[in-house]
Amino acid sequence: MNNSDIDEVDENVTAELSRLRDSIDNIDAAVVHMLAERFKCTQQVGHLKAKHQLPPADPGREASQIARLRQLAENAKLDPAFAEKLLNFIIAEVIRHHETIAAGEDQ
Ligand SMILES: C=C(O[C@@H]1C=C(C(=O)O)C=C[C@H]1O)C(=O)O
Repeated sequence: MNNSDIDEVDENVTAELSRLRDSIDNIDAAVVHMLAERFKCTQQVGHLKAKHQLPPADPGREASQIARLRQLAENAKLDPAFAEKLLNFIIAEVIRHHETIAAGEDQ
């Protein structure tokens, strides 16, 4: 392998890295937009719950969501434990929002 071969490999690697990073950036943008839509829905749920004196958290609903998401993750060859951790992280933030709404700090 001479010097010009090395330059060529480097160019190919750079191009491949850049192509993959473009896709990663698109996926990250989609995740942000999807999360924003999810939080718009959960905010409405929070207001509905506050209006009807329902508790911010619903552990039964959470358990079925986790079971469903773990199965989806397994089918998609994503680590189910990671999927569960991610959902729990998001739900914890939603519950925090619902508590804020219920306390009337959201108006
Ligand atoms: C959105 C809700 O409130 C909470 C948040 C959930 C979620 O983010 O998916 C699920 C259950 C609740 O603990 C709900 O009850 O549906």
